Amino acid sequence: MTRAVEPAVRLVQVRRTYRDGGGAVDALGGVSLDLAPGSFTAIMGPSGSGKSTLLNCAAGLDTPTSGAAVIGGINLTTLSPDAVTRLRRDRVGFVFQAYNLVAHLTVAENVALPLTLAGRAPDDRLRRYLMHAVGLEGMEHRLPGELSGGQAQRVAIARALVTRPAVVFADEPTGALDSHTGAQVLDVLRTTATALGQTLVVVTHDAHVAAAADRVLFLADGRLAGWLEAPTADEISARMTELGR
Ligand SMILES: Nc1ncnc2c1ncn2[C@@H]1O[C@H](COP(=O)(O)OP(=O)(O)OP(=O)(O)O)[C@@H](O)[C@H]1O
Repeated sequence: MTRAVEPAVRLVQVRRTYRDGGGAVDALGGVSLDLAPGSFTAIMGPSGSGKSTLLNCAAGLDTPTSGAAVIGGINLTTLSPDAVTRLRRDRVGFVFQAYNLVAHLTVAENVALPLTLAGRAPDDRLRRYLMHAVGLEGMEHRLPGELSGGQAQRVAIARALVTRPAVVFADEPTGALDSHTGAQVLDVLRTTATALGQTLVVVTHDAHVAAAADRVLFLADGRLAGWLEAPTADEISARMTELGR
């Protein structure tokens, strides 16, 4: 008998409602999905369709109004806020559009920061591997202000992976970069996450970025509006046009 593999990320009927003056806005209107361990999923959809809200609920940065977000078999919605923070620290990595590096810390210190904050010993072998993998060897002592946008995002990627998280969430990781640099940065993220066996979830507006994924999920008006398996950029663009991006 084969045992079903536990999904790395599971959403069950996730709804997220925001108060809006007297009324309410359904940013997510009941989304269910399973993401397999080691998979790379891109999330696309028109502006305001709920992509960031979905990512934040899945990652424990936001709490669903109803439904469940499950990471590695653990239902975040049953945990205390402290326990969610610990689970996030131990199992989840983040990359944002704004790199969020600490300006007065060196590249090496920024990469090690999640371990320092968690009181965990630095893993020098992994740190050296990551600096090599993201192409920042020799820049360990620079400050963020001395880096290009692409280099800064590669520091943020190394920082997201240094705790060996099971799942890496990235919200528009290439949004602030020109398309050539963005493609390079995405390639670094994908290759490194694959080498470390991590599950990768990327929100993007860029069909070329999404075309690197195993599966592209489309959102419209806070609901899942379909998906494509290993699509080309042209197929993705055509679907986005149908959704009236
Ligand atoms: N803190 C908030 N308070 C009220 N409404 C919010 C809040 N955050 C998001 N929303 C609303 O929820 C909906 C979904 O927002 P979300 O940021 O998830 O969309 P998105 O698809 O990521 O958009 P974009 O592509 O423009 O970044 C939008 O209508 C947005 O205005």
